[in-house]
Amino acid sequence: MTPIDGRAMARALTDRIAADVAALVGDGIRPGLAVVLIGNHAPSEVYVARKIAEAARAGIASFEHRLPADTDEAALLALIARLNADRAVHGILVQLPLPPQIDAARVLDAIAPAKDVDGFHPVNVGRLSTGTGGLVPCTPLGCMMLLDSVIDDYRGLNAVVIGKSNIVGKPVAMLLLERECTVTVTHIATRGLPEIVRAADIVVAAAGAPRLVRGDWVRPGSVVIDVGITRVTDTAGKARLVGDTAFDELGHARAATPVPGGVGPMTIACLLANTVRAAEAAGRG
Ligand SMILES: Nc1nc(=O)c2c([nH]1)NC[C@@H]1CN(c3ccc(C(=O)N[C@@H](CCC(=O)O)C(=O)O)cc3)C=[N+]21
Repeated sequence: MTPIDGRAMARALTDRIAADVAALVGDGIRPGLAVVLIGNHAPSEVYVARKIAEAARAGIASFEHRLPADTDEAALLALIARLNADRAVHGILVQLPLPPQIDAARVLDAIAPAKDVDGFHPVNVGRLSTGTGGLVPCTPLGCMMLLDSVIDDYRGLNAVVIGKSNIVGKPVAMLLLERECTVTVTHIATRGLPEIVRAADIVVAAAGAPRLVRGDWVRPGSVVIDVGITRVTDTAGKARLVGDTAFDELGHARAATPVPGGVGPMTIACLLANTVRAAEAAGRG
């Protein structure tokens, strides 16, 4: 089995993005990313800090907006309206999850589709499902780049997606369908999941269930992408990240991504890529 090194791929992609940013800056456009974080959800703090650090490495300006946990929806919508109108801001990311008093769907609807670097606005979702461009969600985009590093021809391959979320399962299924894979989307109510996974050439595990996919679910020669990240404390009291697959049992797979060091770093690199795309599109007017 070849481990797919998401950290190295993300570093290479970020270097290419930095070159694109330098060219844009030469044309008088500094790509800008606004990151909105509400409350103090610990993992969100970690992710947002990483996004801002990586943006800086690529030369992208970032604008961090931190709002208290009890912020109401109207205040958040007002901030989004300001960011939509701000010419220095090409990308807007509202970190999820949002506190319960805020309706996430209404917030995502309010982001200008051209600045929706998460690809969660219904216009971008529609564009993805019709194959007519638009901004594509970062984690699914990262999954496809990781797959592209080992697969040339997707036509007719069986792809099994585990998880039907709007942020990973559904969009990654659309991207695999676009490549003419035979796509099966499975979820919590799916019966006979191990058998379904055993028929897969490509497995994308995005269920958020630690070590759900065991070695004997995976057929020899398949490619496994692990999107799950669960924080666990081991018997020695040490915090660790666990994916949705038992990576140590995947020796017979063709290739697989580890957690950490797989999809996570690519998600951030793709956020930067989307921000540069948005800035280029805005520059063309
Ligand atoms: N609006 C929005 N857009 C997102 O894209 C979004 C979000 N909300 N909410 C949360 C999820 C999660 N997510 C991750 C990004 C990077 C890593 C990452 O870099 N992971 C490292 C390890 C990180 C660590 O050490 O904790 C790795 O897998 O190697 C993980 C998870 C983006 N998300």
